[in-house]
Amino acid sequence: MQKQQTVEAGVAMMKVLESWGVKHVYGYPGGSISSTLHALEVEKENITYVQVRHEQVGALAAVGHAKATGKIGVTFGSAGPGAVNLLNGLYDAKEDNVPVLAIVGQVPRSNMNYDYFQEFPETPMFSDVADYNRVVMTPESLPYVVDKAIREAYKNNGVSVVVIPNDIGFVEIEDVPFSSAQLTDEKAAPQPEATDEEVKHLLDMIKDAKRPVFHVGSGIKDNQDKLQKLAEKLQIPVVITGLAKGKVDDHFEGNMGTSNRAASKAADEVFGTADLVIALGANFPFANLVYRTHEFKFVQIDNDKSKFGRHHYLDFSIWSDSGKFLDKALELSEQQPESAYYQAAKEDMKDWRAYLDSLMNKTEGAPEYEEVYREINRIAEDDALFSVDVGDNIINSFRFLDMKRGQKMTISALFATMGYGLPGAIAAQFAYPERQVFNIAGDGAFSMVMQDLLTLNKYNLPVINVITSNQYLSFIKSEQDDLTMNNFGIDIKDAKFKDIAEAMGVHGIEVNDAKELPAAFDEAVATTKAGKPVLIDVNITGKRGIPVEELQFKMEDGKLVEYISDGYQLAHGSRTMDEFFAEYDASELKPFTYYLDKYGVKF
Ligand SMILES: CC(=O)OP(=O)(O)O
Repeated sequence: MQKQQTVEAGVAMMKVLESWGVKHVYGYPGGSISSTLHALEVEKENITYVQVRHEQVGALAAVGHAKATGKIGVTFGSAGPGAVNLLNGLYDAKEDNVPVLAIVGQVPRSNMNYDYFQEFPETPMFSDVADYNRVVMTPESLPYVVDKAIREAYKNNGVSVVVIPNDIGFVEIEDVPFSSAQLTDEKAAPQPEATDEEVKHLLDMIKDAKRPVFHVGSGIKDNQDKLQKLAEKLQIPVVITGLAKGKVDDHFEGNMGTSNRAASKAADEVFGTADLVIALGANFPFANLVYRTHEFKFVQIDNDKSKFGRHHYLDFSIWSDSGKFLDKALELSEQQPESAYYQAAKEDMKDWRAYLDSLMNKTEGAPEYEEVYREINRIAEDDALFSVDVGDNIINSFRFLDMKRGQKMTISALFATMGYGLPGAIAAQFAYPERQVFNIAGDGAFSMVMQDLLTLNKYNLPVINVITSNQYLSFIKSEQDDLTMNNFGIDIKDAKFKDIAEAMGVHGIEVNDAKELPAAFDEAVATTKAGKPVLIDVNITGKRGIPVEELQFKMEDGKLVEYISDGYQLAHGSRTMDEFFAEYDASELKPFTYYLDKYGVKF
């Protein structure tokens, strides 16, 4: 009988990863993951091991890869501390629904259950974050379990964990076709489709409503043109969730932007006055605040039935893929006459955009975040990728990043873990070496992961790091300010990030005056064009952006009144709308009620 070919189990696992199109694996070594490291060395021509400097960065980079590409991200860590460090990134994948595989080391089987060095039972720890969570028991099953883990991660849009006792990866096993990747052709899984009756019922509800609004999430996928057509046809303003930023054109005048705190004024005002909210593929973590401020009818359209009713009681629901719903709605609907509410909403948004533009124009004095965004917009290429860290930069990116269709922004949205920016940028640059990549981060978030500037240096990744430093956790400061408490625990020591960057082999630039900004950003472009990473540390002021979420509505003597929330007045003293706007250099902004009156919208 002919002797079977053999392969090391760890190498067989790598071949499975390769068959699924995995090109990069992010991680950090440890004794208990050596067989996986060995397999990565054997397969180094086909798969790149990216050595990050902290397992949390590796896990977040895997998440960043999945967010930027839609394909599975892969990370690894050793038993014990390495495994624990992965958790942060894995929770981010779970919360934002992206496929990630974590390969976790374990001590050799002969030492398991003897309270061996760094050994602990890892399965319970990952049981909440992972949908698929297995310990490999035999060398022969290693490639199978990894193949299954990838399939599960894609199916669940979530996390799979495979724990591998270290000895297993070194064992020679029969070399047979392990991967099922070839069985997963590019054909999309069948998607649920709205019926004619369902769409007709919704169109009747829209006819009965006076102030309908679409709330659109990342479930819109690449259907923005259809959405815009429908919004215009039915005269309905569109509010988006954070994950839909860039998926609905910033320049579409019916796009009101994001809502709640990280919001545009128009989005919050439209939500505050709507009588019908139609959520389309939207996950909204602030539903408990925003959806409960007044009575409205609520319709949810989602391709996942398990998501129905999670944000608001349902008046109606449609189980459908967003594209299929939009096709049917376009087919079955008629062009509506100009709606006064839609006109008022669009003008309110135009007003808001003009305000944002005016803020970005300052050219001297202490730099503010607005001018930083003006410069980012100026140098950003048409297909730039933005990895934005948690904090005020989320609010500011939603407001000031003027995204073009070919650009993409990724964030840690629901889990909102500080330190996402740099790992997300590392992964984006590896996935798209030809594209311009930004890491936009505050001083707090950046200093949680800044050791990985070394990774940019090691792999010559020409990422543009924009660090906004104000020696405060400003996002938290605003929350403390609104609670009438003293600011405590949120001042952070200033650091010379320019020098830190230089010491780690990354070109550093520091900006202390707005007039230095254009030259600094030009220098950043020149540096990255030469293939080198760069960091611009801008020492911004602690100025707070206008908290539009404080704008509220009530009926008084049969008339709609817009006012500043009681909570804000309690914390900051009572003020009129005019005083509130003046506080934030926004005297030219008009309340939404002005436009509602102008267009004769009745309540
Ligand atoms: C978390 C936080 O408050 O960060 P920033 O200072 O960037 O707003």
